[in-house]
Amino acid sequence: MPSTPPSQLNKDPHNRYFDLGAAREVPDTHAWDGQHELPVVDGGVGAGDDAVPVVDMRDPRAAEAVARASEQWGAFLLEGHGVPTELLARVEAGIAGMFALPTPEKMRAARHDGDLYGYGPPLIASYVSKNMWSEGYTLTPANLHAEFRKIWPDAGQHYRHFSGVMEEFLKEMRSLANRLMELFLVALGLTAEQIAGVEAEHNLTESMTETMHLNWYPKCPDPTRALGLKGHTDSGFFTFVLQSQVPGLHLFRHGPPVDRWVEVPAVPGALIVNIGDLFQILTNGRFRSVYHRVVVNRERERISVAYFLIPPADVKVAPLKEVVGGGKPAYRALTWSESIVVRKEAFANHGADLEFGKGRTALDMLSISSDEDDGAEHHRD
Ligand SMILES: C=C1C[C@]23C[C@@]1(O)CC[C@H]2[C@@]12CCC[C@@](C)(C(=O)O1)[C@H]2[C@@H]3C(=O)O
Ligand SMILES: O=C(O)CCC(=O)C(=O)O
Ligand SMILES: [Fe+2]
Repeated sequence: MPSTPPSQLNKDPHNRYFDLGAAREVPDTHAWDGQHELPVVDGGVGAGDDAVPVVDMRDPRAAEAVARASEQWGAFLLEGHGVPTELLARVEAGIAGMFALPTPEKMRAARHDGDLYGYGPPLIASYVSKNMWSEGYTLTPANLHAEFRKIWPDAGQHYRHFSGVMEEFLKEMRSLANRLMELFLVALGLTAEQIAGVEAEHNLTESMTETMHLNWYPKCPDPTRALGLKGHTDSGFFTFVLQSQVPGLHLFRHGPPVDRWVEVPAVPGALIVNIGDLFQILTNGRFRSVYHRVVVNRERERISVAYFLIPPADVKVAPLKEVVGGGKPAYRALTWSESIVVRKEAFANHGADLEFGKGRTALDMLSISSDEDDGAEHHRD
């Protein structure tokens, strides 16, 4: 193991690679004091107003359920999506096997400064002063094979099996993403003719790009001090999350009665859908991007897959005129690449370690009505 890791990897106070899986305590470099003060409530079916919305794509009224969930939560559990449960189980098993490899083997794919893809902590890790209790692997369909060859240079049986499973998964997920985009447009109230018009003008569905981020959250000796993934919104259009049988994903909800985190239940076979910042812009604020985080636990490691649908990096995204109607666009147009720069600024502005609602988010900074604003604090609900 190299003594000086690539700058993107988890480091201990001596700038050495910090092996989360072997840790006996949470060092100060990984301690998020003050981040565990809000109540955490169960989001299971019996939780009343806190029950995470469920959408079944086979339901003839699915579009209405999508609209409600996207407006009120910015997230929902998706069932009846058509991706075979047994494929999801193979994906999880393959990923768990990959993360269980010895560290030096995973380090062969380590992400270096400036890289978008590879093994290491997520992008936002570089905006905050503390380390998160997770490692991840960012990939695209285009670099899947090249990336996995770094981990398995012999291109042997493990490589072939895992690549095959992930390819099958990506194919299914792309088909699902296209179907969900259409459902979102129906949920916005667009007619078939308007949807055809939007697609002809913007080529939304076909041009979306895919990025996958595999997350590994090792067991943690003191979960109340650590965070698997700091609170954030996803930057793109929308994200599918496959969480293993271990819950850990929390969605932020403003009061009343109180600001709180809602724990997404682990529902076998279901996928979680999170709306991202650029979808909030595209829908002129009607569908909300959801602030979320991940906590870890003492007993079980957790893995998840986040599959991001993002517009081409250099294409401007603006509120759809079909949604704006006779009103005013609520957001300035910008590209995904520009949005990443704004997000970095937003993190820098509010000290990054603050809770949600205490500083200006990237979306606040892009909101047209806030252009002449004096920089006062904003609340999104
Ligand atoms: C396409 C992407 C979305 C992402 C940034 C990235 O380039 C690759 C990693 C993604 C991820 C995963 C964890 C949370 C997140 C906020 C991060 O830091 O890296 C997301 C990014 C995002 O949604 O912007
Ligand atoms: O692990 C999870 O459940 C969510 C991961 C996530 O939010 C992300 O990768 O953006
Ligand atoms: Fe996320």
